[in-house]
Amino acid sequence: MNSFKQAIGQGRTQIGLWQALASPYTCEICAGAGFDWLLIDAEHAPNTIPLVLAQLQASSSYPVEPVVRLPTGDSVLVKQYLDIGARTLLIPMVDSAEQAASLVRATRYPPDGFRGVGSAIGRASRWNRTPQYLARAAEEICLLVQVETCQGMDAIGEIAQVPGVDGVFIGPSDLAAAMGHLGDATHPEVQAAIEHGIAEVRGKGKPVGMLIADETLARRYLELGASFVAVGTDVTILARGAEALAQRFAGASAQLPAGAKKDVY
Ligand SMILES: O=C(O)C(=O)C[C@H](O)[C@@H](O)CO
Repeated sequence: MNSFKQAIGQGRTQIGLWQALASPYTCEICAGAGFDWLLIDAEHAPNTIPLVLAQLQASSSYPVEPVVRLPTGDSVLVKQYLDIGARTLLIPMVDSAEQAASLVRATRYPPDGFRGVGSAIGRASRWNRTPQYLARAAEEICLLVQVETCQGMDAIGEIAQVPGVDGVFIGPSDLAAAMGHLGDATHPEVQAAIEHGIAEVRGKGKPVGMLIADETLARRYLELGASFVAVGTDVTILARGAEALAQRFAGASAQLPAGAKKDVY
């Protein structure tokens, strides 16, 4: 059973951590940290399908759901990532209900979709050791679509209503850029759009998710009804933690460049 899919479907909060170090070693460290889900990022992190496979394997014995973000909403990539055993997918840059519906079909075997059948050689079925894998695959798969453009936000209600879309993730960084506030996801116009998007998706009865490192904003979104919220990234924890330690022991040379902004994403 996909307990993450069940939890967000029941409105239960799931707290996550972004994985962008592209390392099975650090993924396993984070898998035991106590998060409900880990986002393995194949869009912005230097991840390949074999590396994502290694991270799925490294985290598989821990009580955490690996959510794999694909580089793009390509049906061939959907097939490949599902076949290596990713069962919760996040697809970026979804702008319309039609696009979302096509992605649903890409995750389904015929007659409900067009996912190619390779279960005999795929980890997803544990090489056909999983009883009834083909018949039950769809109920285990959790499809999350990412809305992060002005066009997508205009259609977010229709996107949320698409049968088979299990959740909508709002991307603050790309939405800010699309709205003309590149690098400033905390801009009031961006915040208003995010809060409107949360209300729209919740109004359709679907779960909504986010990545935000600012604790105040993260708690605000949870209060507004967001249920799957990532509250940090492995890269930022490492980068800022290493810088802070260096500054505690080094001289002025360890000073951050002027204007270094607080990470918000
Ligand atoms: O638009 C966003 O925000 C996201 O999709 C999250 C970012 O891509 C993530 O890489 C942090 O910057």
